[in-house]
Amino acid sequence: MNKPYLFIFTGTSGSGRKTAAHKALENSGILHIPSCTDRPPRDKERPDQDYRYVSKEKFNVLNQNGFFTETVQIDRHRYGIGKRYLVLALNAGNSVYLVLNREGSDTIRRIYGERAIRIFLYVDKKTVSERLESKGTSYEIIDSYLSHYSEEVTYRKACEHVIENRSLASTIEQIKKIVNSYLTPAP
Ligand SMILES: Nc1nc2c(ncn2[C@@H]2O[C@H](COP(=O)(O)OP(=O)(O)O)[C@@H](O)[C@H]2O)c(=O)[nH]1
Ligand SMILES: Nc1ncnc2c1ncn2[C@@H]1O[C@H](COP(=O)(O)OP(=O)(O)O)[C@@H](O)[C@H]1O
Repeated sequence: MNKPYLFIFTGTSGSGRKTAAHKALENSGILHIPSCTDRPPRDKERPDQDYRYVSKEKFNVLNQNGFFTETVQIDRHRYGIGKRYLVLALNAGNSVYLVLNREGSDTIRRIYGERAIRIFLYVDKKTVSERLESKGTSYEIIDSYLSHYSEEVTYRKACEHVIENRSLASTIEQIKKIVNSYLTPAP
């Protein structure tokens, strides 16, 4: 039997990690482990789909109680992966996927070694702005994404796989191929 894997979607913010990962892996049996965050939900975000939203007070209490495998602060907000969700899924033999920035990806790779597969998605800055503007995303959020672009984009060199997300259909196909290459036993 294959050991469970942790597929980590990382890369530049706004590159399409959540969209592509969910579409590629829906009905795959690979479980999404959503992060907890103390930031409020944005327009069109569905609770418990991309994030579990908690108050700042609750996040602090959970953190003090050792609830998280790892946490990160980005701008004014905190994010973390609940240890319990991850361990339960892995112990049941399920592979999982996570969407993390570079610090979180490094931490998970350090803990899980070669079971943690980092898939790095990117598009150029202009494309990020154009896509988000066309969806009506606020300038504040677009600016925040672009301000982290340079520090995130260099992380691609550390990752096991790199995809430029031009066409969503092609990105989804590439993700499926990568994931299957780990899950399908060699003949
Ligand atoms: N280390 C770490 N990073 C996270 C976690 N959850 C989300 N992130 C990353 O933190 C950043 C959050 O940015 P934000 O603008 O709030 O959300 P986005 O719309 O999902 O990109 C993104 O790069 C996420 O991939 C987590 O639990 N741990
Ligand atoms: N290949 C693509 N072509 C056009 N738009 C895309 C593509 N991939 C993702 N998007 C759009 O880009 C925006 C950002 O995607 P999202 O998945 O939220 O990025 P991330 O999780 O990396 O921050 C979304 O509005 C999404 O629909």
